[in-house]
Formats: sequence, C-alpha cells, structure tokens
Amino acid sequence: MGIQITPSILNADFANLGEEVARIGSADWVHVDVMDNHFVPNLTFGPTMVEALARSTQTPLDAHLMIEDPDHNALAYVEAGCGSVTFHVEAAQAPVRLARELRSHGARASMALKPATPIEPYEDLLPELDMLLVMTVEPGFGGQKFLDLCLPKIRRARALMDKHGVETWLQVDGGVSLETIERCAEAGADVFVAGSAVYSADDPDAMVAELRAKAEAAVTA
Ligand SMILES: O=C(CO)[C@H](O)[C@H](O)COP(=O)(O)O
Ligand SMILES: [Fe+2]
Repeated sequence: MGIQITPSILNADFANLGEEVARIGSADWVHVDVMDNHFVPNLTFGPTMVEALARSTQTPLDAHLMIEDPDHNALAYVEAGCGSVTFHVEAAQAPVRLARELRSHGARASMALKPATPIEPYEDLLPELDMLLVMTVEPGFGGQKFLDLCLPKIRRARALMDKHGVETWLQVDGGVSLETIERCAEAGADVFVAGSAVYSADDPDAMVAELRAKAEAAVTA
C-alpha cells in the first residue's frame, strides 16, 4: 500500500469541519479522534457528528476511539460511515471478538497501544487486525511532543508483522511532524497521523505532500 498520510482534525476549527476537511484533499484518510472524557481526560464528538462528517467528504474516515467500552460502542462508528475503526486494547474486553465484528460489518479493524503498553502480549492478534496503531504521545490531546521512547516498539511491531507474514498496516499517532516523521518511517511505520503539524500550516494540503515526501524518502534511502 505504501506510505499513507492521515491528518487528524483534532486541531482543526470544529465550527467549520466540512471546510477544514476540504483543505486536505490529498489526504489518504481523515483521522477522527473520538474522546469520551473517561478513557482520556478530554471530550470531542460522537457518532452523530462523525456521520455528518462522512457525508461531507469523499475521503474515507479513520476513527480513533479513545473511549471506554469499545466492545459496545465501536460498531456505531462503522454505521456512521468510517472505513477504519481503531479501539484501544487497554479498554477492550474482547479484542478478538471486536476486531472480527468490525470486519464482518465491512470496516478495517485496528487496535491501538498507549505508549506504556507493549506489543508482545498481542503478537498473536496481528492476523486479526488490518492496522496496529502505536501511540507516540499519551492519548487525549493534540499538539504534544513526540515520544522517542516509542520508536523501539514500532521496530518490534514491524518485525513481528514480518514474522507472521501479515499485511497489517502500522500507524503512528502523536507529535508526527516534518521533524519526526522520518524516524517513524525508518522504524517501520507506514500510516502517519498528523494533527497540529497539518492544521497549523498555512497550506495544510501542501504539508500533507511534504510529510508524504519525507516519509517516502526515508524508506527509499
Ligand atoms: O490521538 C490523538 C491524541 O490523543 C491525535 O490523533 C494526535 O495527538 C494528533 O495530534 P498531533 O499531531 O498534534 O499530536
Ligand atoms: Fe488519534
């Protein structure tokens, strides 16, 4: 599939989300950060708003659910029109059942790890997943500093994917910018979420292109 850039609308203007998404026409996905004020200390939006967003753009939506009880709430985001749904393993009661349910309803199933959550206990789940998200900040807020301590986990996750021979995408989220994206790509990530880097740029779509070029150069170097 190659390199994919997935801007997060967390730092976009929430009063004009349709227009904000239209500013990133070359993005592969739009990353929507769903926060419930319980799993993380921040509150964003739910399925009704995500559904409205899905109707406003042709770009597929990549939902990142930072919520408690994804087992009972994740499917609503498939029904809202998301092509990919990520749940946190720290919150899921039955991650295999949940991943299978998401896939059976036509979405890509993805599982996220917070910075302190290791990949090794979940190695055998990789064939059940279309994507693994390795968080590179503590979830909850945009604009945080990239945590270099997560890079070895990205490398280990890529090695485990190679070992299992799976096509699982490896996404990184948090503090991804022109300064940090090469490190992530070299470590083995192929899907890059960038929020503040994209929406603080004068031309968000040009920033998507710049991020893509840096990541592609890092893997072909
Ligand atoms: O999941 C997230 C925070 O929990 C966001 O996707 C992420 O932080 C994007 O914003 P930035 O690129 O500014 O870090
Ligand atoms: Fe996110």
